Amino acid sequence: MSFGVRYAEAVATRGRLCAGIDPHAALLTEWGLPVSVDGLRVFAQSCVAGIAPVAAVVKPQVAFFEQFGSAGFAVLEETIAGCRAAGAIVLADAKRGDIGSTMAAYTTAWLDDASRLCSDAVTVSPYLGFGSLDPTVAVARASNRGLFVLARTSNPDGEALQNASVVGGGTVAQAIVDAAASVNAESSGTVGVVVGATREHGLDLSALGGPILSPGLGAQGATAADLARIFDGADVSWLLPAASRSILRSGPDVAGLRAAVESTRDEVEKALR
Ligand SMILES: O=c1ccn([C@@H]2O[C@H](COP(=O)(O)O)[C@@H](O)[C@H]2O)c(=O)[nH]1
Repeated sequence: MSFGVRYAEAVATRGRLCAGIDPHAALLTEWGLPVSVDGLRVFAQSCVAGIAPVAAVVKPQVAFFEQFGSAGFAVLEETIAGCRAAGAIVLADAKRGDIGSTMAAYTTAWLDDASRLCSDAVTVSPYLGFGSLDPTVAVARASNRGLFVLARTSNPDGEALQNASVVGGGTVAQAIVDAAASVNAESSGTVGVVVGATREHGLDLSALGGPILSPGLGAQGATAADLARIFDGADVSWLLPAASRSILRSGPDVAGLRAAVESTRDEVEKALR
């Protein structure tokens, strides 16, 4: 079953929401946990118990595990396995990007069954050229996994680069969306794009044929109503709004985390109806 089909089944069953696992030091402290690998492990276990059984997609932010070195990566491996066992699609937010030969190694780390970090999809950066992502596209296609390419990010700093013009016309962000659409024309849903919910994106997403990860909901200020406005006219069946801190602030209680996922998802679904 292709990634697009797996994705469609997951959101049809659980609703459109990507819940992030972002163990910020401030959140560990709010949860009464030490800012250490032990604290990280307890935090992640609560997320696996409270979030992974209800969210269609769970997105561990790799940076918050990586900052603890190999011990942090071990916790990430356990977290990925736990989320997948709970039936969630796991999107590793690693934002990898390099020349093609190095991308092949990153792809092995994040999308190959032999790796303990293997996830259902990974975020990647296209700023070494969309073609540098070819090894990731090839493995994703062959293994029914996915990649999400940064196009128009939620942070204000992205504007100057992503809205710059490319040779031949159009913006950098639109060129990335168009390149993703070309891949999806042959394998529907393999390549998603990242388009923030925090501002107008100015993109034509009509030919994309893949998921649109839209971070910025909650802590970065975007609301469900903003999503409906910003993506008015787009095929919102592919829209995957994402929130991390606004959900995680309902922890450490597992039932509280679950309720936060459900209420955020219901709000999003209502606004996009
Ligand atoms: O454009 C982007 C791309 C990725 N992110 C990531 O999403 C979460 C957002 O967390 P919140 O707590 O909901 O703000 C975080 O992991 C970012 O690295 C993004 O925000 N914007």
